[in-house]
Amino acid sequence: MADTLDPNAALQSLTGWRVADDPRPAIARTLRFADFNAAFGFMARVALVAEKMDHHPEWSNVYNRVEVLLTTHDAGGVTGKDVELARFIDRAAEQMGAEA
Ligand SMILES: C[C@H](O)[C@H](O)[C@H]1CNC2=NC(N)=NC(=O)C2=N1
Repeated sequence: MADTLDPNAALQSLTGWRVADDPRPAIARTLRFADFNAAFGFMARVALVAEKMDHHPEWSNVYNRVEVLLTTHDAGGVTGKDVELARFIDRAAEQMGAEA
């Protein structure tokens, strides 16, 4: 099983992420897009990569806003897989024109 990271330590290598307001160790990011189409396009891109990684975000969408929470269920905390997925999410968000 993967080693867990202190969520605050994981944040050191990421921008725009915060420690999630959640009882579990987790990191979170709020993303805003131009409209629903851009938000859903972003989610579709991330979904394909998440499925390939076998590592899935917990997320919700309201119109142009996407709330993302990352944690590794199997490890009970934040792991390198969350950081890896967060990095992909950041790239995809930028490409889909998310606000910073
Ligand atoms: C059986 C399957 O590989 C596991 O349940 C995977 C699926 N996706 C997952 N996603 C996340 N975020 N954490 C996990 O531990 C996890 N485990």
